[in-house]
Amino acid sequence: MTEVKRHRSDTKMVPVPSHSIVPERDINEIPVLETRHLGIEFGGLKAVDDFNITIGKTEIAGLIGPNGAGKTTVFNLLTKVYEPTSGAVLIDGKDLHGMSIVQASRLGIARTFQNIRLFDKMTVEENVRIGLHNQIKYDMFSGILRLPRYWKQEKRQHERAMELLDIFGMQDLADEVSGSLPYGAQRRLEIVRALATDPKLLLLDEPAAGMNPHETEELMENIAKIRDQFQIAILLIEHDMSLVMGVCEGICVLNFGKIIAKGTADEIQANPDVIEAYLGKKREGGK
Ligand SMILES: Nc1ncnc2c1ncn2[C@@H]1O[C@H](COP(=O)(O)OP(=O)(O)OP(=O)(O)O)[C@@H](O)[C@H]1O
Repeated sequence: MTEVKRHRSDTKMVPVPSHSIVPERDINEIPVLETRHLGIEFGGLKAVDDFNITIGKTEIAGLIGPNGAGKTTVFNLLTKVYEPTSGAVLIDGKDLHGMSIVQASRLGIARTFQNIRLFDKMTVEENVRIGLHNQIKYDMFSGILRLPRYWKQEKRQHERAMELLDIFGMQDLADEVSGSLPYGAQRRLEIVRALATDPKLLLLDEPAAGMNPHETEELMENIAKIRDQFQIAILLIEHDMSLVMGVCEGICVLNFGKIIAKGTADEIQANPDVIEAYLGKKREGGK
């Protein structure tokens, strides 16, 4: 087996009362995410059932599972795209019950999508500035009349967009039309746009999809860098196990909508239920 290059520190993970684990450094902080018995049904199918996780304030966590396990549905529940049929989601200790997608986003949750969703006719910088727009501080009149306050804010927004693009070394691409970028660069831009909303929790849905091994390796470094620089939590869905095992501190495994394992990368890789879910190993006495 090829050795997985690690970008996670050897974090000590400690148990919390909700039967999850969080990094020891986050133990005295309010968890950025806590779900309690979260579930949703679609016409009788329990796509997600009794889903309980806790994610520490600066944790890099992974959500994995075979195709159709319910991973993207979890993201849709966390971001209020779907209303749960049971249970609760708490972001930074606040219950999302009754909130809209926009209100949830204001609490500090941002995401990228499995299928890239950029404004592909707009430039790279414009896409990032859409993420920044909540932070615009001038009033309508300053904007219409182009008062000094407007130009000051414009300059700040440009500088911030450039700083964010610099994370992935994308400053030179600021004026390119985003739809013309190679696939890997579009994925990186989506992450930058999500970061522009100043999240506490960044959800990445298959960030390495379509990337070559070199790009995936770089992405792994950048995920660790983003967490260190912004001191935020990151929860990622990914099928690329080298990425998951290389960067995630805590991992949660879903199968048929239910959590079958939670633990560190080493624990998950050695867990017989996980191996069975992935490899379809028959139980003893089974056919
Ligand atoms: N809006 C919906 N209406 C009906 N069924 C849905 C809906 N959204 C998801 N599902 C079902 O929920 C289950 C979980 O789907 P989901 O997309 O969350 O899986 P996934 O783990 O993200 O899969 P993949 O790894 O292939 O992306 C599937 O059976 C899917 O068909």
